[in-house]
Amino acid sequence: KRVAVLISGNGSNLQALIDATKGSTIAEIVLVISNKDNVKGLERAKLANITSMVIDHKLHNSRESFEQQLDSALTCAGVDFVCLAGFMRVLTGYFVSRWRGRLINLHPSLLPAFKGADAIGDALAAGVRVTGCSVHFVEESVDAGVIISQAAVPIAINDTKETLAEKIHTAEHKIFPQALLDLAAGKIRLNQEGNRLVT
Ligand SMILES: Nc1nc2ccc(CNc3ccc(C(=O)NCCCC(=O)O)cc3)cc2c(=O)[nH]1
Ligand SMILES: N[C@@H]1O[C@H](COP(=O)(O)O)[C@@H](O)[C@H]1O
Repeated sequence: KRVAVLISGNGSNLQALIDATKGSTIAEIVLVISNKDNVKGLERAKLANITSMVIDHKLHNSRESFEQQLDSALTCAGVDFVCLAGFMRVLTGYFVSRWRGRLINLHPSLLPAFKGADAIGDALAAGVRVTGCSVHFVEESVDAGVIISQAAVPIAINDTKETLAEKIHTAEHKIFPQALLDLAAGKIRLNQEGNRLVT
């Protein structure tokens, strides 16, 4: 299956996906799209000889126009599945309706807890003893799609945002590739109503 990865920054999860699909006959990353230029994730794609491109949302007058360009690049590349890996633009129903069931995201908390843009900081501030990360199908409502897999990460008493983020990233780099391979292999899928995981 042909896979695209959308990024906005460092791309450590992109790197994990690249490493996990190297030599795989199940899934092949054929395209990396960033909404920001000069980010480390684009260097990672180039090093892996994966086609990459920048689609700058600031050059578009509307979210829909930006998403039309995204959709057309993905469709032209014959992409089957799309992974959001640190992609920080909220997608509208225009894009989600076209890619529902083929579009997954990785979030650094045990959803439904700690949705939003600072999940790691929010978990620390809340004083919970366990957090983690979640892979989910993308729905219009942010961080609210059907959950595919999760990993728990204990919060140590002396954990800082940096040390906790490091532990969460380690867990992310395990569950995201596994979820993608299961999806690409047809081991899991979203049901027709878009509200249940079918294995
Ligand atoms: N519709 C849909 N789209 C998404 C786009 C990105 C992510 C990644 N996680 C994200 C979670 C939250 C945000 C966020 O609130 N950013 C500040 C506003 C940025 C903006 O104006 O766009 C971004 C990405 C998840 C989703 C999702 O669950 N559903
Ligand atoms: N969506 C969140 O953004 C971060 C991206 O990190 P990277 O993959 O760019 O290193 C990860 O923590 C991911 O869960």
